[in-house]
Amino acid sequence: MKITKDLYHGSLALLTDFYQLTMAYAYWKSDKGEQEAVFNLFFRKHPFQGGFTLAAGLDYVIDYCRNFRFGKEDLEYLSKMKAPDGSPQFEKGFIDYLSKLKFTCDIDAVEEGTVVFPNAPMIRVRGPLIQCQLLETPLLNLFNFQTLIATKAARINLAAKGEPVLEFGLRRAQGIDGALAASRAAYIGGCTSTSNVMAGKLFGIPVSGTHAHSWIMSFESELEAFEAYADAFPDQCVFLVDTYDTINGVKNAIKVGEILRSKGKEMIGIRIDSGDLAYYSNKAREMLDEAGFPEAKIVASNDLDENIIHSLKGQEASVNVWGVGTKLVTAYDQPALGAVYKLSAVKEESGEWVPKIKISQQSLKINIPGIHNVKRYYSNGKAVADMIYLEDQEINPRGTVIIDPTDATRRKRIMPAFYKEEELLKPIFKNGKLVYKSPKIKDIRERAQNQLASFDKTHKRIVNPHLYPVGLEENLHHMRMNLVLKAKQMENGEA
Ligand SMILES: Nc1ncnc2c1ncn2[C@@H]1O[C@H](COP(=O)(O)OP(=O)(O)OP(=O)(O)O)[C@@H](O)[C@H]1O
Ligand SMILES: O=P(O)(O)OC[C@H]1O[C@H](OP(=O)(O)OP(=O)(O)O)[C@H](O)[C@@H]1O
Ligand SMILES: O=C(O)c1cccnc1
Ligand SMILES: [Mg+2]
Repeated sequence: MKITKDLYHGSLALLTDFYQLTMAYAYWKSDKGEQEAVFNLFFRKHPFQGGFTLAAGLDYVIDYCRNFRFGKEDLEYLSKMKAPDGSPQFEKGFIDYLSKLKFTCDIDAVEEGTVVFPNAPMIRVRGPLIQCQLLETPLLNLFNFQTLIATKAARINLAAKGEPVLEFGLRRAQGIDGALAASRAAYIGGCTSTSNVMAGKLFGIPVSGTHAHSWIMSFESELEAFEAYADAFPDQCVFLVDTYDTINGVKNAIKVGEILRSKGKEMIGIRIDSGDLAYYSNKAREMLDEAGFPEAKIVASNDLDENIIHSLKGQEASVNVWGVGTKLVTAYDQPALGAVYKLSAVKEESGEWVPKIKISQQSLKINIPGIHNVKRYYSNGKAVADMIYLEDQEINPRGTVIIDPTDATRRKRIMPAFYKEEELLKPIFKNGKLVYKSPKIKDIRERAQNQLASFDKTHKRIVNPHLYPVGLEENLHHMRMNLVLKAKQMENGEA
């Protein structure tokens, strides 16, 4: 997918916060722009009070980085920007510098469809300070939203226990890009199809749909409307039965189902879009079964989310297919994932990498210094723990301890020799060159399914999930603690 080209006709370089440009200018002025640095993109808390998060959006990030350049019109705009005193905001030398700027970073990232946890880097950027800094806002913009929606979709699909979930969100989505990105992420998270035809075209997602109340209302009677639809689409009939009276609507659907059958065709089923979905789906099931349509599917829609689907399952509703729009594509109960992008190391002139720490009053917000990788350990195919460790750290195969970065009293002993392991960060760019081949979207969706299957169901529970262990390898933990102590001593004037 060429998102930048197909959707934005060229350059996205100005899709950033102004302060990234002012910092870039100041780095340039102080000759720091080319100093190497490492930044990590991570979040601190799962969305939806859940126990897992599903990564998505990397393909957009790749596309952004491949097209990373300031176009002629971008540069013209920047050169005309004025400082408060009326002088040019940016010197000509800086505009020239931007005009020659080429993307040269290394990027390592988790693949789309990977299950991820708080504090572990999902994207690691290593490169000249100016470039790393300029990537902050777009990377967060691209990764936060799709990861949020893929996670919401995964939760909804888990609640539906393998039954198809059709994504119907376009009409309520956050504008054009919000809708397209949401349809893509919803498919990665497990939805079967989208109603958004443009998402189908752009991303190769299956497209599907039924019909609206207006179709029924445009006829004299519901029966006529069903008949006309059956004439047009004899193999694709899902009759919307609740326009006037749901029970009567099911009767009419059965009548037209019989007409179709007399012509050698089968109706696919019915859709119920209002009222008590447990009561009406069970009633409809009885009626369809009695009339000889045990295979007819019952689609339910109307402001559904994972909680209502879970509740309807608990009530033994006879729903086979779920249509979910608004609450999925807007991530209704949590409209943003709070992923952040933080500096964790810089390279000194001597060539030595120096880990960087930011102290916060909230210990939750103290970052993890250094250059890290993340390993996931599996036992009998089940994920048992994730370990964040320093890139050049040897891991003792006979045993190490991982320590929760937010609570040092939570520790877990790991015996790497007994586990299978997976490096979660994969090389994406080396020196600005793409070294990763993006999988097809259906393979990303399959990866998500496999990843989710490798986690115990207690972590996937919708309410009060069990915490999955993610910790710092012990040497990294000690290095971090020492840096925190040193920084505190400096603060107190003790150093
Ligand atoms: N048995 C049920 N258990 C729990 N929630 C349900 C059940 N049946 C329906 N719901 C949900 O309750 C809400 C009902 O919303 P609302 O009252 O707006 O719908 P309605 O009046 O039935 O339909 P509409 O206003 O679209 O004609 C929806 O979110 C629906 O998904
Ligand atoms: O409820 P969602 O999860 O967003 O799913 C999409 C909804 O869009 C359609 O109706 P619309 O909401 O436009 O009108 P209605 O509620 O009056 O049927 C459809 O019938 C669904 O109810
Ligand atoms: O195809 C449908 O049934 C559909 C599409 C969009 C929104 N609501 C329903
Ligand atoms: Mg509605």
